[in-house]
Formats: sequence, C-alpha cells, structure tokens
Amino acid sequence: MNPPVPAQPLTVAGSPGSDTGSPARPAPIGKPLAPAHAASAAPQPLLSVRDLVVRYGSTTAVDGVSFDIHAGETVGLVGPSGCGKSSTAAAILQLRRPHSGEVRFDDVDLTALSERQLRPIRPRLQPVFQDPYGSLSPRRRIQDQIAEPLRLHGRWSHPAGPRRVAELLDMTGLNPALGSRFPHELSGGQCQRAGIARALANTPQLLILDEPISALDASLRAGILNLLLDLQDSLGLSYLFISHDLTAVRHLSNRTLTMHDGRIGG
Ligand SMILES: Nc1ncnc2c1ncn2[C@@H]1O[C@H](COP(=O)(O)OP(=O)(O)OP(=O)(O)O)[C@@H](O)[C@H]1O
Repeated sequence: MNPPVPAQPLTVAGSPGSDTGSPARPAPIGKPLAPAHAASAAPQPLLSVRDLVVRYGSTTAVDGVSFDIHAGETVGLVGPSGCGKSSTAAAILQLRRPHSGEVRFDDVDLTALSERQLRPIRPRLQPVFQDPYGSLSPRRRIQDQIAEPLRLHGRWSHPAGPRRVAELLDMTGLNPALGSRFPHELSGGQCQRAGIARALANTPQLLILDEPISALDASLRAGILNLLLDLQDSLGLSYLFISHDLTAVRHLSNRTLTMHDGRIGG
C-alpha cells in the first residue's frame, strides 16, 4: 500500500475561520505523537474490515465488505443513499453488531469482544455524525459535554481536566470562552467543531466521520474539512470519511471506496 498522500487545504468563497468564535483560527495544538499515532503508513493496518455483513431482519445492508485503513490514512466511502455506508460505520464502531465478518482494530477483532471488553478500546475509535445539534445534548454546556468522555474513562481531575477541555476547544478552532454556552447558542459549524473536540478528548487514533459536513452551509464546509486536515497533520489521525460530497471526499481522502447495494466495488 502506498503511503498517504498529504492533501492540500481547501479554499472556498467565504471565510472558513468566521464561524469559530475566535478572531482567527489558531494552529492546532498537537500533542507529541505517540508511535502508534505517527502519520506514516504502518506495515499492519490500523483497521482491517473483513467480509463484513450487516443485516436488519431480512435486509442485508452490508454484504461482504472488506477494506483496510492504515495509520495516518484517510479512506473515503461514497455511494448512493441506502447502499450501506452508515451501516458499515455502525458495525465498525460496534454500535450495531455485524451478522458476520471481522473488524480488526490494532489487530484485535472487535466483533469477538463483549461490551465490557470494548469499553477501554472505544475511546480509540470515535464517531463524528452528520447532525451537529443532534449529537450534542441541548441541556448541557459545551464544556461539560467535551469533559464527559474524560470523566467516563477516569481521566478527569483538577486542574488538568478543565485545561484539557480548553485545549480541545482551541484545537478545534473554538474560542474557549464558548465552552460555557449551550448548543443552541452556537452555530452549526461551531457545534460540529465541539462534536469533534469531544471525539478527540481521549486521544483517538481513528475517527469515523459519517457525513460530517452534510448538514452545514457550503461556506462552513471548507472550514471543517481544513480543520480535519490540520488535526490529522498534528495528531496523526486516521479517518473513514463518509460523504455524498465527491469533491470533499477526493480532497480529504488518500483512497476512495465506492459502495453499491452493500458491496464495495470500482
Ligand atoms: N435500523 C434499520 N432498520 C432496518 N433497516 C435499516 C436500518 N438502518 C438502515 N437500514 C437499511 O439498510 C440499508 C442501508 O442503509 P444505510 O443507512 O446503511 O445506507 P447509507 O448508504 O448510509 O444511506 P444514506 O447515504 O442515505 O445515509 C437501507 O436499505 C436501509 O433502509
């Protein structure tokens, strides 16, 4: 497999930084890269999906899908509505247990693990969903929602916890002062950035991005795409990027897979 090819920042009309609450989008603050996070092609894939089958009753949504994602790589997944992209994402995340097949993450088959065994692994592969408002609780302040995964995994303490939340807001181009707001007080782009901040809280290696820009205005999409590129550069993240926007997929992805009727081809 070829090493990931760095993608170029995307520019569109409008100011991508204007949705952030910050005067200018700061450079992401990257933590020193752990070897497992390094942005280079590893001999062994970070994620290896083999013969994945997802069924809903008699409907086969995913029909024998296989692909790999290496460390630091972005794999795009495109295809018509209903072809099985989100079902693939849900099965990788073990939010929907597959009917059969393997989902090997760092050489551990997640399909063979119980919920309890999955718990310490979940922070390492995180989803970012389409609806930025829907994926945040309307009743809780942004800073509390970003803190939640830290608390959940026993990584919350004072003063390191609040400092980490401020760092995550900053990393995602949000003014840390926005942390005290509720989701309805933020724009869609700002909410999506907060959702990404929350996904990053426990230093994941892989983000499953399921239509992360589809709900946003065109003028805000480039800002999120460029943020994802910046974060990948600084943190060595791998992405599965699901989108209907072919331009965005080509821009962000090292390779693109096309799905039809539950299968990958082309
Ligand atoms: N919870 C569910 N129960 C029953 N059928 C489902 C469920 N979720 C998805 N399906 C069906 O599985 C198939 C694949 O759906 P899926 O949402 O994975 O496709 P998709 O490619 O992500 O579509 P879209 O691009 O519209 O989000 C479709 O036929 C869909 O109707």
